[in-house]
Amino acid sequence: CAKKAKTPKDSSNELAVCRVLLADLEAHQDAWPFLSPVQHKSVPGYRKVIKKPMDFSTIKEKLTNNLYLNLENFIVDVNLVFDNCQRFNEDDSEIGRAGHRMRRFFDKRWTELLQFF
Ligand SMILES: Cc1nnc(-c2cnn(C)c2N)n1CCCn1ccnc1
Repeated sequence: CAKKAKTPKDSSNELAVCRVLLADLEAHQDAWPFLSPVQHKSVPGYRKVIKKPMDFSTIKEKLTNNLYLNLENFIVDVNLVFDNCQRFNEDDSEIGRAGHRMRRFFDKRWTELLQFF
């Protein structure tokens, strides 16, 4: 069927979903490693290994400054947080396990919310 043209209302709805999703991520008990940027100056190797650092506070900043044009761009940055975590941390580590739990939570949450759009 013909693809529905995206209206400004659609994108403002999508951005509202992004704000809800981000608030849910920040409120999660396993969010602590991801709330602010990794202090790469005090984490040997981080800047070398992780080319595109990302964290929830940076995502919030981008959302506030309208740098996400749609839900997809937002989801790409959230997944970057979890991919960076998996790359730099063992699965069997405190931070590694938190990353897996947060990714599972996020995937469940945005698919739940998607049914409303
Ligand atoms: C996110 C994330 N991925 N790796 C780290 C990290 C920071 N230091 N070390 C040795 C890591 N593997 N992080 C940031 C975790 C931020 N944190 C650590 C303790 N409280 C917050």
